[in-house]
Amino acid sequence: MSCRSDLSSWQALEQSATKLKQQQLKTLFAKDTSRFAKFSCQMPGVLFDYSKQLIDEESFSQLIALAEQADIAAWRDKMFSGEKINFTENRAVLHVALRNRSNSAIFVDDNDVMPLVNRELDKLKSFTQKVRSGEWVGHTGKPVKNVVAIGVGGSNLGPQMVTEALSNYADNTLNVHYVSNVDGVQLATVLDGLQAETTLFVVSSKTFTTSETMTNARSAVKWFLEYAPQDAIAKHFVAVSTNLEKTREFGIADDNVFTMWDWVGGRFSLWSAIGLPIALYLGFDKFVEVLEGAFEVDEHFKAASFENNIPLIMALLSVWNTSFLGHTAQAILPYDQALHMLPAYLQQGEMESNGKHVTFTGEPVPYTTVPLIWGMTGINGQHAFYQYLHQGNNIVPADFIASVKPQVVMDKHHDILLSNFFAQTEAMMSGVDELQIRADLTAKGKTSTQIDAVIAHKIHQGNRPTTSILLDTVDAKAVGRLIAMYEHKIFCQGILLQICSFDQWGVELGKGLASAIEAELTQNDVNYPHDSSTAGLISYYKNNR
Ligand SMILES: O=P(O)(O)OC[C@H]1O[C@H](O)[C@H](O)[C@@H](O)[C@@H]1O
Repeated sequence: MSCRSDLSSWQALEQSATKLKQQQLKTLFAKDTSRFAKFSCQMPGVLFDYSKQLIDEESFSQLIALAEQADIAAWRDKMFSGEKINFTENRAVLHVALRNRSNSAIFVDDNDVMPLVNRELDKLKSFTQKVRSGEWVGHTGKPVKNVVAIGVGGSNLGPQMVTEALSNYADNTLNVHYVSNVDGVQLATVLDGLQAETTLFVVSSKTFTTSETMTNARSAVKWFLEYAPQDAIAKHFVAVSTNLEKTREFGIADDNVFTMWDWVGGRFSLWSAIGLPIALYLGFDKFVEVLEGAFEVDEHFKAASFENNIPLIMALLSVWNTSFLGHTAQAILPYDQALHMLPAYLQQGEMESNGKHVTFTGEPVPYTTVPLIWGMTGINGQHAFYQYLHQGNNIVPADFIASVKPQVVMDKHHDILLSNFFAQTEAMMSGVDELQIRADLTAKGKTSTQIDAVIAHKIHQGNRPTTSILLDTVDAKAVGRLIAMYEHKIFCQGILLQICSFDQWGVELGKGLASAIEAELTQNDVNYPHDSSTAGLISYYKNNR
């Protein structure tokens, strides 16, 4: 298989990158008043503006050519039709089936998966309604008040990010608490103040073998049994998993297990029963709205021309910035507080998917794959690390995300929020040069000696590429749309970079070592050979704990 960098579009892009690195975005805007119109597109509920990315019409058409030469359309069809594109695990990649609101058939190994999906959605609906209505009662006959959702990685980040994003729409019928870290303080803090008789535990784990989740779940059972008899477990513990054998072993009744399938990747699983905490907290209808928003983007992704295909353009811009312009980080900067967990969620989505170093066929990848994803809510970032974004000598392309209509109207708060949102991308694009600063400081009465002393420190180079994503508002559909946009971006990026986005073999080594060291820390007669540093750390811990 030829390497991407052998493609004519790739080589043309390398030349364009050399040329555009000499260009100033400010000049490109000055020369072309229709730049925004050219490099922005919309879909219902979303304005996607990438005109502050360091591209021009030539490089953009070369990026589109790269998508064509990488056969994105064929790969997209493979994914939507259930082909096993997660080839290192020989699995289909069908998170899209979980929100396939058209209900059209989708086959894996000649079996239509939609009846399975709908059966599980029905189970989720009836369970959610029973719990929220108080029909489902605990072992003392009282309705559930608190849900403790235990899970990590893809079995935690998605549901927690969505419940946080939509908490303003919750009616407080139930409280939901998330436990992902195996540091006991997190579970202890959550359990503190809870009543066993009104608490429901949702243990979410695709494999049901993840040590941290199983440890937390066992400790939750131990806590629960201090207040309730063994046979009460069935009223207070449910699970979400593909692994019925393990859930049985753990002691959860089959009826209390919500299924998912191996064709759902953990980091793409919030649309499955892994989303149960979302449905319990917000109601099943709100969960369905999240699915509907994502479905809209699936339809857009399948139908829109490449030039107007938002997820594809997001992927092309990331490859452009990383593999051609050499920027190795990307910031995710949501301005709506509700989206504060989006950077953490996308760190798993993007970096666990495309943080790879070999091609489809196992050859070393001769170009940088995905950037380091990081971020924080915009306003907080402005007063923390934006200095780095504006004047650091490492350029960090950034996604700015905000909404037009706030979740809560409070005087001028939203206008002030958006004024910062607009100002920051303008500042990053235009910067401020010596002439402007000199004129400004002179106007403020500064002497040229005073100006000379600070001028170099005040110059902003600008030319910092940004994308602005404006959502109508942050509601259930919008959250579904936004996540699906990034999911399809991640998919396209993998194809463009010729890497398998749907496995995560790299996480296994650390897990294996951890379970061996756990034995060393918990059993006296177990010792494994280690380098002097690891051995030193372990013995220091053992001697001081
Ligand atoms: O859902 P689980 O099987 O418990 O896995 C939870 C998480 O752990 C793994 O280590 C992977 O890194 C993630 O992709 C996964 O989401």
